[in-house]
Amino acid sequence: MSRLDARAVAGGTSQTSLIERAARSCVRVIRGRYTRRPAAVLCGPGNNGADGWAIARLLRAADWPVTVYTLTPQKDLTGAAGQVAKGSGLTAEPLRAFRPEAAGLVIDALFGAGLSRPLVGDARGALDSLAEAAVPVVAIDLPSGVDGATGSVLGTAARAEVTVTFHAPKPGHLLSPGLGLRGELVVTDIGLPQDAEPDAHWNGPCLWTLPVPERDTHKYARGAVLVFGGPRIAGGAARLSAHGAARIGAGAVTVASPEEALDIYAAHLDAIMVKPVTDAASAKRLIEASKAKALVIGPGAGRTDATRSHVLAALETRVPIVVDADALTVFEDDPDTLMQALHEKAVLTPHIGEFGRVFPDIQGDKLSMTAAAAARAGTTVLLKGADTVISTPSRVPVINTSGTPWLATAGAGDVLTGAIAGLMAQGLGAHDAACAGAYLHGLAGQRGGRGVTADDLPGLLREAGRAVATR
Ligand SMILES: NC(=O)C1=CN([C@@H]2O[C@H](COP(=O)(O)OP(=O)(O)OC[C@H]3O[C@@H](n4cnc5c(N)ncnc54)[C@H](OP(=O)(O)O)[C@@H]3O)[C@@H](O)[C@H]2O)[C@H](O)CC1
Ligand SMILES: [K+]
Repeated sequence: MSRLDARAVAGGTSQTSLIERAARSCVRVIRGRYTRRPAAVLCGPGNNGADGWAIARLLRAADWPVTVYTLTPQKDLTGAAGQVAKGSGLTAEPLRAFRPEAAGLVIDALFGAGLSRPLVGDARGALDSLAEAAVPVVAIDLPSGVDGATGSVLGTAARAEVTVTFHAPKPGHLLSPGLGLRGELVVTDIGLPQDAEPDAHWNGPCLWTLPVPERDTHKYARGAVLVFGGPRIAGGAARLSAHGAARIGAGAVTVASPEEALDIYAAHLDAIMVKPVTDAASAKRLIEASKAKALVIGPGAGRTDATRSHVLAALETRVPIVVDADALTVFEDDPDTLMQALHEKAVLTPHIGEFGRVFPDIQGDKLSMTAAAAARAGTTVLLKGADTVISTPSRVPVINTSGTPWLATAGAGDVLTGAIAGLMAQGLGAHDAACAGAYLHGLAGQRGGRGVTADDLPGLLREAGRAVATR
């Protein structure tokens, strides 16, 4: 029994009434989406299976043709599953007799939160055949086989059209591959206690507030960002970051350019200022002169000694900073130096390859990996992907799924880096800026859709911000 169920039961709600409420919610969703048709309900030995039995009873009462397939022989069922099966008045077939093509709808209630090991035998056979079939699947709590804590698949799992879960999403609904297997996610309230801290938050505007400028503001008070640019040949990445920062609302954005690339940056930028930088001392002077409230370093920076010394100089100033791409990779041979230099106003934005370079020994599922990295770095770590995870020491981790596969395009990450810095410059803390930046960036990608490029994203980011902000 899950922690939440146990507390609800201890608080006086019986397990069977929780199951009844869960089943009623599921049936409401099923009947709202599917016309009456032959339904196969696959039931496991635990409370997920008990939900399945209760759903089967309710569908039968609504005149649906229903067949229950049970993994454990019906006479051997114990606990809530045994009790609900008995009260249902239904007789089940063995799971091995299940043929997906005979059903118009399959209700997957084999395993939910209690899955503890890879699927084998009849359960595996049933789900493998279901995964191959064209019949729609409604998963109860989770597609069976998906680990609710990590989103990984233990053995096998069949893709659902809809997953109905209770109380709140689980990490397994938000992290790949679970994210791709659960279909539409419907979260229903079955009266479980509201006060328990979740394992992760699902990113969205209720977690943060976008900054709004004061009436009598000026461009520096709106937030100044300094973006460290790379050599002539690789300037696009820093420019994309700069536009990302500006379009999310920073009032003044400057690119710090090597002397040899000044003309190229100047020729490509209008609203963004360009200033020269030579060594670490000049980097510090420029941070002060540009009145920067947030810094960006890494996109297109080059894997050079100059990048490394600019990162360390920038971190010494303790101005909020986003450290990305080459600025992470230059510490591949010596990640400890980066870890010691970092402070709590930094956000690291690695993709999985960069993550492996600075945290080579941290492995496991994405949620634990990101948490371990944040603990070591002592600051916010945002691990990119279809399921971006944001972790900050002592904060509930956040999973962002607002993106789209169309965002897997060159330069998109550079815009995200700039967006996070732009939000920090406007006063958001590292964690909130990373969350809001990731959410708006994903929304911008969705609005762009097919064929969106990184050049489109800053403009779309502005639209996404306008859609979310109250002012
Ligand atoms: N608050 C809520 O969210 C509510 C959830 N409900 C539903 O309850 C399930 C969780 O129920 P639980 O009994 O804890 O777990 P499961 O039903 O998922 O599975 C546990 C049983 O399955 C066995 N098991 C686990 N893995 C395997 C495997 N690979 N192969 C075979 N058998 C497996 C496990 O056996 P053990 O030997 O590990 O003990 C258990 O017998 C939740 O998902 C919701 O659907 C409530 O209905 C309402 C409140
Ligand atoms: K299930």
